[in-house]
Amino acid sequence: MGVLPVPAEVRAILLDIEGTTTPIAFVQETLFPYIKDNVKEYLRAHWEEEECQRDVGLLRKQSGSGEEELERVIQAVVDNVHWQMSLDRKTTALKQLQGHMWRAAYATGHVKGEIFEDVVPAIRKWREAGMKVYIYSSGSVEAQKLLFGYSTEGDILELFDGHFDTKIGPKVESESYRRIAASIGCATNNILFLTDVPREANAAEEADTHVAVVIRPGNAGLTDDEKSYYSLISSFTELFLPSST
Ligand SMILES: CSCCC(=O)C(=O)COP(=O)(O)O
Ligand SMILES: [Mg+2]
Repeated sequence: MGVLPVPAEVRAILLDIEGTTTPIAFVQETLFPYIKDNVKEYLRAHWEEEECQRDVGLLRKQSGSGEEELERVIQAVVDNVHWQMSLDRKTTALKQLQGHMWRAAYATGHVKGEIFEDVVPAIRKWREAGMKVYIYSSGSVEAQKLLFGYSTEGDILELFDGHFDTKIGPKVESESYRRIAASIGCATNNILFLTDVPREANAAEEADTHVAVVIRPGNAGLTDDEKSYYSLISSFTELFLPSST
């Protein structure tokens, strides 16, 4: 690790969140416990609302449950949410509900999105150099906007040109990266994807997207093969843009 030159054809940097811009510990020890501790109360309080019914409808369609009376339905949804979270499932249904639940936690100042300290200065530099910057996370677009809108660095949403979540496809499928490129209006090799997860890096690379694997405190370790195969960075400041001084 040290300096990683960004290929000249790269026009856009696509960022993962958990383990890349943000400590895994913040997601696992603050955001996820908030859902587990509050999901039952949240469903009771918001049950009649259209948004909540849409979220529940998505989760129930996925789990295949039928018609039951209210308390049992709520309990079934709560159990399903806990079960999915115990496996760190990245389903769109779970991520939509989580995003809606975190709204209150952020808006009341109960939670602030944590971001590694090198992230904001590096993105500002990339943007000055003409680079577009996008987010691609399993967390819903709404959850992404909350995290960066109510972050420890203030509202930094202006730093991003767009957001993608699992609605465009799973992060471990190469087709998702082709769809993102099409949506941005560039070729897949005009994008550099930064992630902590080798399976995601592999899928992006299969689509001819440039990748670097990010090593952050608390991230899962890499195998020796992964360490020697992928370009690695431990801070965004290690990226060297051709036009940087
Ligand atoms: C967007 S904040 C919530 C993070 C989350 O739910 C998640 O699954 C993180 O996944 P990522 O793709 O950013 O590693
Ligand atoms: Mg990640």
